[in-house]
Amino acid sequence: MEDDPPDVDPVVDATATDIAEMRIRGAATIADAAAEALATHAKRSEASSPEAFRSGMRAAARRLYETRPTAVSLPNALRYVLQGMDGETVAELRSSTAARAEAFRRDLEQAQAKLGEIGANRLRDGDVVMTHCHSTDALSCIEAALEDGKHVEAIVKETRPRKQGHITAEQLREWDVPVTLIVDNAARRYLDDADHVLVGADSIAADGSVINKIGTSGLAVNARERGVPVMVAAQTIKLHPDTMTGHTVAIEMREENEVLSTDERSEITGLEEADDGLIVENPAFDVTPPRHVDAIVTERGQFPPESIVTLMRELFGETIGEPWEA
Ligand SMILES: O=C(COP(=O)(O)O)[C@H](O)[C@H](O)COP(=O)(O)O
Repeated sequence: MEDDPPDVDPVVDATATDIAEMRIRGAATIADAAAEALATHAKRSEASSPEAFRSGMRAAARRLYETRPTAVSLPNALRYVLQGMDGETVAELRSSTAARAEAFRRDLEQAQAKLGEIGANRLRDGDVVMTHCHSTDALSCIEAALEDGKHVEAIVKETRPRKQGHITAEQLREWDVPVTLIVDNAARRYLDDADHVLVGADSIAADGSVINKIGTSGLAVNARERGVPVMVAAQTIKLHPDTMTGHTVAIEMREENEVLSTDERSEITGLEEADDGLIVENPAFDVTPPRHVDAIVTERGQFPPESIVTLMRELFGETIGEPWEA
C-alpha cells in the first residue's frame, strides 16, 4: 500500500486556490505568494523527522505548482526555495527553508526595482506608453521614470476577458499618470499616438520568444508595422530554463464562462444544454516571436531577445528538474 501524501499547511492550500482562481495573479506576484506560503509551511511544520519535513515541503511545492501552468516564475520560485533546505535536524531545516523563502522575496522586490531603473532609461520625458494586461515589472519602469521627473502618459488596453487593464489604469492614476483606456480592438488605431509598447512576461523562452497575456503577439506585430518599439519588462525569474532543452511553454486554457455566460450561450444556441456545435476557446497567453520584440529589460540589464539564452545559461545551467526534485 502507498503511504498517504504528507499534509500541507492550510495556508498552502489557500494560496494555491487563490492562484488558480486568479485572486493572486501576475507572474511576479504569484512567485512571491508561493514563496510566502512555503515559508509559512516550513515554519509551522510539525514533521517528526528531517525526511518527513522534506517530503512535506515537496508536497507543498507540488500543490502550488499544479495551479497555473504558464508563468515559469512559479516553478522557479519553488525550486529556489526547496534548494535552500539545509540542515541535519527538523529545526535547522525549518529555519534554513524559511530564511531562503524570505531571501527570495527580498530579491524579487529588489530585482523589480532595479529592472525599473534600467527600463526607465528607455523612456524619455513626454513619452506615451501603450500597455497590455497588468504587469508589475512593466509598471516598475514607469514608476522609475516618474521618479526621474519624466512626464509619461499611458494608453491602456482593457485586456479582455478579465480586464486586467483596469488594474493598470488604477495604479497609473494613483501615480497621476494621464491614462487613455481603450478596448483591445482599438490598439492599432492608437499605436500612432504611442512611443513604446511596454508589456511584462510570464515566461521567456531560450530563443527570445515572449509568453505573455493573450493579445500581446498581435499588439507586437502591429507595433512593428507602425514602427513603435516593443519593450518587455521581465525579471530573470521569468526565464524558462526548460526551453533550453527544447521544451515548449504550456499555454493555459481557461474556463468558457470568462468569455460567455450560460445565458449568453443559450441565447446563441437557443438551447438550455451545452451545444457541441458551439465551442468557446479561452487561451490566457500567447507567444510573441523574438523578431517582434526590441528589448527584454531585466534586472541584469537589457537584452535583444536573441541573446537572452546566454543569460539563461549563466543563471540556470543546462539541466533542470521538477521543483520537488531539487
Ligand atoms: O500576463 C500577465 C498576467 O496574466 P494573469 O492576469 O492571467 O496572471 C502579466 O503581463 C505577466 O504575468 C507579468 O506580470 P508581472 O510583471 O506582474 O510579473
